[in-house]
Formats: sequence, C-alpha cells, structure tokens
Amino acid sequence: MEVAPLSCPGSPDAAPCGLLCLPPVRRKALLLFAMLFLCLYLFYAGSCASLHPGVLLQGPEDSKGRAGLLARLLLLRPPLEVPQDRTPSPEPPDEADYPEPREPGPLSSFYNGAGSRKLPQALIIGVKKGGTRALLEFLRVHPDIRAVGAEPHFFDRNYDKGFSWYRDLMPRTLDGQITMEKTPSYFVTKEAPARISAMAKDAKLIVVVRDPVTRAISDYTQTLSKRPDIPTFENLTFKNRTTGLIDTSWSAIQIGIYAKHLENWLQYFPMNQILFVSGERLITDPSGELGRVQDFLGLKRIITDKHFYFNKTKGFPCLKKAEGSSKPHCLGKTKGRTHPNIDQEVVQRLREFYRPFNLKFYQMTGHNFGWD
Ligand SMILES: Nc1ncnc2c1ncn2[C@@H]1O[C@H](COP(=O)(O)OS(=O)(=O)O)[C@@H](OP(=O)(O)O)[C@H]1O
Repeated sequence: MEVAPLSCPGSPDAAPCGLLCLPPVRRKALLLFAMLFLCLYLFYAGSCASLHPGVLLQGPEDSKGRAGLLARLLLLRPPLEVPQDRTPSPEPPDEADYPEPREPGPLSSFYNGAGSRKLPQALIIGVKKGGTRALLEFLRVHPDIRAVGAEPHFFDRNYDKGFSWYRDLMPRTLDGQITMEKTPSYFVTKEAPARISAMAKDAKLIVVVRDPVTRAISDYTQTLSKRPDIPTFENLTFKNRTTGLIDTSWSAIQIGIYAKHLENWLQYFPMNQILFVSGERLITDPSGELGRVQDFLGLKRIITDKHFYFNKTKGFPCLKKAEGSSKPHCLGKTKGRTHPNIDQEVVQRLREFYRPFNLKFYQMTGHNFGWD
C-alpha cells in the first residue's frame, strides 16, 4: 500500500500537517522543550512533593533555590507558600529550613498518587533542641517511613482545626508504611497525651532527650539568634541570683525537668509505647540510636552506619544521601549553632538543680543518660 506523503501549506497539494511542517531542527527543539517541560512537571510536582522539600524544591539553605524557581517559572504555578488554612501555625523559627511540601497537583497525584493519607502512627514528641530534626531527617531515609517535613503543632496549637486538617498534612502511604510527624513542644503540653491517646491509643512515641543544661543553653542560643537584645542566660536563670533561686517559670529551664513532664504522659501511655533517644548518642553514634528506633517501630534495620559520615566542617554526622537524593546532606545552619560562653558557676548551679530530676528520670525510664 502506498502512503501519501505529508505536505505543507503552500505546497501544490496542501493539506494540514501540524508539527511535521516545521523544519527538522525546530521540530526537534520543540519536542525537546515539551519533554523537558513534562519531566520538570513530573519531577517537581510529583516526586519532589514527596521528598524532603528543602533538598530539591529549595535547597537546604536557600528558599529561592534554582530548581524550585525554574519549575515555578515554567509551570506558572503559584509561589511556594501553602494556602493559609493548611499552613501550620507559626513555626519555631528554626524550622523555617523545613517548610511544608505543597499540595500535590493533579498530574503528580496521577504520578505519585498511590496510597492514602493517614493519621500518624508514630510521633516524635520532644524535646525541643534535643536533636528531633536530625532524628526525623535520618528516619526519612527508611523506605517504610513517610513523614511530614514541617512541625504540624496539631496537639498544641491547631487542635481546633480537627483531625481531617491534620490528616491532610500527612504524606500518602502504602500499606505497611508508617506515617510520622515531629513537634517537640508536645512533650511539655499538658493536653497532648490525652489528645494523642484519643487519636490512637497504640501510637508510638519517641522522645529525644539531651542533657537539660546544654538543652537550656541551646534553647537560649536559638532565642538570642532571633532577639539579640534579650538579657543574659545568667540573668534569666535566676529568680534571685544572690540566693541562687532558679527561675523554673522560664521555659528554657522548665522543659528540662523531664521526669515531671513524663509523669503526665504515663497517665495515658504505657512505658513500652515510649522510646527515649539520647540526643548525645544521636551525634556520637547515629546508626546505633537509629537501630533502636527502627526496632521500636518494628521496621527492618535499613538505616545503618553506611548511611552516615562525619562532616568536620559542620561538626556533626550527616547523611551520605538524603531521602530521594544522591547528594550528601547535613542539617541547616540553625542546627549546631555555637553556644555563648556561660558562667561556669551558673552551669554548676543548674547541674545541682537538675540532678534529682535527672535521677528520677533515669529510674522511670530504666536508662542512665549520663548527664550527672
Ligand atoms: N546531625 C546533626 N546535625 C546538626 N545538629 C544535630 C545533629 N544531631 C543532633 N543535633 C542537635 O540538634 C539540636 C537541635 O535540636 P532540634 O532539632 O530538636 O531543635 S528544634 O527543637 O527542632 O528547634 C542542635 O542543637 P544546637 O547544637 O544547640 O544547635 C544539635 O546539637
């Protein structure tokens, strides 16, 4: 059978011919552009939405990263901000490096739409400045864990928004995958244990704990970085410096009284549903701590020492490959700040203050964290 040759306008036997009428070079360029457009869309709206948002959409430290910008320009989609009603309440400023992934578009749902959003089965509930971000970022490497990047603050600030608001923040998971979130303020929120128990009595809770004195200094360092005019750590520590009376109403001090907060949780959860991760060991032996966490979550030990390297410049362990990326990944510059020098007498006084609470905490957890 003979096939009639395609022709172009202007030729004697003109018939519609579309793309084929273009000169071959232009045709190729157009095809290439269309493919690039499609690839970028799938990459950006599909897989990127499920990745650590800082890695690909924005780059860990750069909220106007090239990939995100290019994708936004090409796709003419709205800027990265999520709609108001889906945005968790104001984040602790440190978490700005880890914004919420955008709601996936229709094409990415097709591409990435398997599974469904579920309420979390496991939560990192604390403690602030304990190393919670490091733990979450490390856990996200596990193929059976899907975690929301930003802190939802549902059980403290956003509870009135309801469970469907909360569920919609979660990434999609397949059967057998665990949905997780981290909000360190839950540990010190009076209402949080009852509320989490109402969601799931069998929820698994993880608390990253760190020497309460260093934790308090870290907390203060964070505040100081945002508000350089605050009083000194030494001044804030005491109600009365002469008598040495500690100001336990200062949150930087209060958060570290772990035994007191834990009592509240034990009213609603048995001890075997709570795992305590050492913030110190998370730095010196990340794979060891990650091994315990994977066991606790009932997961295969997939994250091992092969996943980490020690970055001398950062002074912390980093991931050889971040979730969904082939590049090494350290936490952002808001993690691992240099602490100001604190008067050693004050540090000593704080150690004395915390000692009985620490001992009580060791008893309750059956684990000596070695802070004393
Ligand atoms: N791998 C790695 N990289 C960087 N930082 C690490 C890491 N592991 C633990 N840490 C420690 O985490 C501290 C911050 O704790 P959080 O992530 O819980 O802080 S926050 O409450 O979410 O703001 C942070 O505290 P500071 O050193 O005081 O900044 C770190 O000491």
